[in-house]
Amino acid sequence: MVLSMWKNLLQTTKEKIIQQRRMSLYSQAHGYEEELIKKKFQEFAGGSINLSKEDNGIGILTLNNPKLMNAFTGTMMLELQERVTELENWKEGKGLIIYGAGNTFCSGSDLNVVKAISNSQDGMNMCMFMQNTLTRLMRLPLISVALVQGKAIGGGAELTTACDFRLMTPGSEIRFVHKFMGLVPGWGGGARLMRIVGSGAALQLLSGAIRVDPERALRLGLSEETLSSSDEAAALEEARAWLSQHTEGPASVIRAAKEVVAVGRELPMEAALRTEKDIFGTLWGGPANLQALARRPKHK
Ligand SMILES: CC[C@@H](C(=O)O)C(=O)SCCNC(=O)CCNC(=O)[C@H](O)C(C)(C)COP(=O)(O)OP(=O)(O)OC[C@H]1O[C@@H](n2cnc3c(N)ncnc32)[C@H](O)[C@@H]1OP(=O)(O)O
Repeated sequence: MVLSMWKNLLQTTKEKIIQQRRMSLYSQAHGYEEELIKKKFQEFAGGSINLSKEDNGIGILTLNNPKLMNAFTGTMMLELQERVTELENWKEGKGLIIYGAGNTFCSGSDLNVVKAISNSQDGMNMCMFMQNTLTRLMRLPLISVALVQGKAIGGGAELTTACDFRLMTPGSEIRFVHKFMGLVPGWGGGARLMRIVGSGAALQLLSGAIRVDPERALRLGLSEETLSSSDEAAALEEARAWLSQHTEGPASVIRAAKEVVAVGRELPMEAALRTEKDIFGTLWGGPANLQALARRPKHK
């Protein structure tokens, strides 16, 4: 009886946490017309977003439109949303690597789409669509890495900031070119960049559209590490090895670690502490915890 009540409570807590994670930023109440912009995106087809889920709990998300330096067409924006939903439902997942096909990361929105939706209504809907998707990506209970090879430009630079970490290959660059387009970031990249590098550095990168090479990115704390290889397959292997240092262990624990940090990043202190308590409650007395107690490990 007590055990079943405890299980129910645990289930309710887990569902509450999952629900909070999936909550979109924008709804109809904000004037957001999702179905309208999705229909529009269908008109601009090309490229794809591919996901493979490996047995080690690492997912590999590939931006695949190398002809246009992996620029996001309309259908790629739709596919990104679908892949994020798939990742939200992947209970065994622990980590995620995002990278671009053809040895370059992503050159932002497809300029043909940008031109076709340059009216205010479509622009705002596109902005809210991408902010919703990238916020859900950032909140996934997976430790995420953007593997930056070649160029991450405009929306591509913004996408890197929706990941927990960035790894760069020699010769690669991250560049917020928005000012040259008469814009500021619209996919949430400005707000996220500010939290990663601080307000002064973020303002310099946006107002100067500065080319951030791996050395500068390391100095700014925008990148964790410069990989040794610029070869596509070898760099992906390096990124896998880097990420697996952080994803080794039971999925429940790794996912909870990410969740604790994700809420700490976004919520005010008291709300973050309460959520941390809820997440802690899902692990305390659970299988990984009991097995560790039985082993009595020493952490020398
Ligand atoms: C809110 C919108 C904003 C956002 O979402 O935040 C944006 O992202 S707006 C888009 C910002 N991006 C750009 O403006 C990129 C423009 N392109 C370039 O600056 C350069 O192409 C490059 C990305 C620096 C690559 O240069 P390089 O290596 O010399 O290759 P090419 O220039 O020859 O590119 C190959 C091919 O790809 C086409 N391309 C590249 N990016 C885009 C793009 N974003 N949209 C459409 N097409 C793109 C490029 O035009 C070339 O095609 P061809 O001209 O037919 O050869």
